[in-house]
Amino acid sequence: SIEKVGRGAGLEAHQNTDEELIISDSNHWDTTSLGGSILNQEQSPFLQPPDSSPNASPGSNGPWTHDPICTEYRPALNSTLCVYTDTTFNNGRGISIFTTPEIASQIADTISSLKAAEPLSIQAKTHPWTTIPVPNKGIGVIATEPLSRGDLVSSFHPYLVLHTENILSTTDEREKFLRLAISQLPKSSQEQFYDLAKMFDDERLVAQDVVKSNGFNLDVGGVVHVAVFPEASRFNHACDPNAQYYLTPDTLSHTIHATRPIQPNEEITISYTTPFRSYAQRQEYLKTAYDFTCSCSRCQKGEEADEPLHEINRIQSILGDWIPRDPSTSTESSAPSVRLAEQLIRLYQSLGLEGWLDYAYGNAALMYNSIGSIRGAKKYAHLAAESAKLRYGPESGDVAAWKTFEGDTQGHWSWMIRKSRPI
Ligand SMILES: C[S@@+](CC[C@H](N)C(=O)[O-])C[C@H]1O[C@@H](n2cnc3c(N)ncnc32)[C@H](O)[C@@H]1O
Repeated sequence: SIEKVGRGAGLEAHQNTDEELIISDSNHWDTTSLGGSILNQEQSPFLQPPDSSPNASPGSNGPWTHDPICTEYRPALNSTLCVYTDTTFNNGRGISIFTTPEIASQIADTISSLKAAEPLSIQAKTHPWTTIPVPNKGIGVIATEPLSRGDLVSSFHPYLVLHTENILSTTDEREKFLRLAISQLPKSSQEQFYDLAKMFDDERLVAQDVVKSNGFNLDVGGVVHVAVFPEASRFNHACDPNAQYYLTPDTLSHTIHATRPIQPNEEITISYTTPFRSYAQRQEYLKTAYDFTCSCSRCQKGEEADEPLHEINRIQSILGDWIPRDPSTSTESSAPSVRLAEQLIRLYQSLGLEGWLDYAYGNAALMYNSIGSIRGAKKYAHLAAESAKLRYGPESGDVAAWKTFEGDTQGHWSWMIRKSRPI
């Protein structure tokens, strides 16, 4: 599954000189849990639906249109896990959850408030794209109108949210409960689900296969779940994507925005992995987790395109080094400077990493502030906030932090901190 870990590489991160230079992690649902099991486990018996009688009761309150059906009590989780379905959610598209009764009751509250709220701004029929077969990538998403940086591309609720437990047997129980969760959805959602991309040619595990190939990690109740958003599932990967996504647990939603201009008929892509990893690491990850070889424009250049990554790391470590040192030992290229900060922004742009610019803009904001340039600090803090919106969502802590900074750059610890140093 595809995950965005919004760990907030914002203002506070810059204060920590040990901060890792990789600033975005896109980890995916345990890549070995399914692949390994398919290869190693014995053929499972025919998958019977779970027995609904003994454990059907916890968490029956809520919007659910079916009685919850549960596993036995699992000591490792100190709970059972149950399937909950509301077929009326999201204009009748429905939603099924497989999680603990405790987390289900939180999701039930979210669902109830979402039903009372405005629908998400882009729903199935109004989006600026269409899906078509793309050479060597299966189906992909193609823009149908010109898009600018910041334009909303898609915003959808999932129809499946699953606890990422690793205690149920892959070939038996997990698949049964998953299939049950899907079977309780309206027919059109079921068909849409099974039509999504798969990686393994194994009928016995088809539900898990679809989830693994298409799921996005979603933190609910402090526990990582995997959610399937059928529209978001059709966006293919690029290491220099022209769109960026984030997940919002509070509204159970997945949102994508354009990060640079996109022309009609151009494919809209997102990144399934951290684009700051090397060519070899990205390829290995994508092959293992998604069973494809990436041939995006960055990957076509191979290891040659790793050089700018080293330069990004070098500049970020210089800009992130806040310990004053003797100016006489610094050279122009080893001292923090606004020139370096602006070079960093250009490097991100040259690699097609506009979706991660909040970090480069943030570095520039702090650099300008550190030499007492309020104008530069505000300019880049504003850009950092706008970029953080695309990466973490408008309600994220990073956006708030950059806005606070923009409002009072002199109140920030970085104000004038490098004034006595070469710029
Ligand atoms: C989430 S799905 C994306 C939509 C998918 N292409 C489809 O037909 O539904 C992930 C799968 O799409 C394919 N895919 C995604 N990005 C790709 C790329 N850059 N090159 C080749 N295949 C890609 C891989 O088969 C991958 O396992």
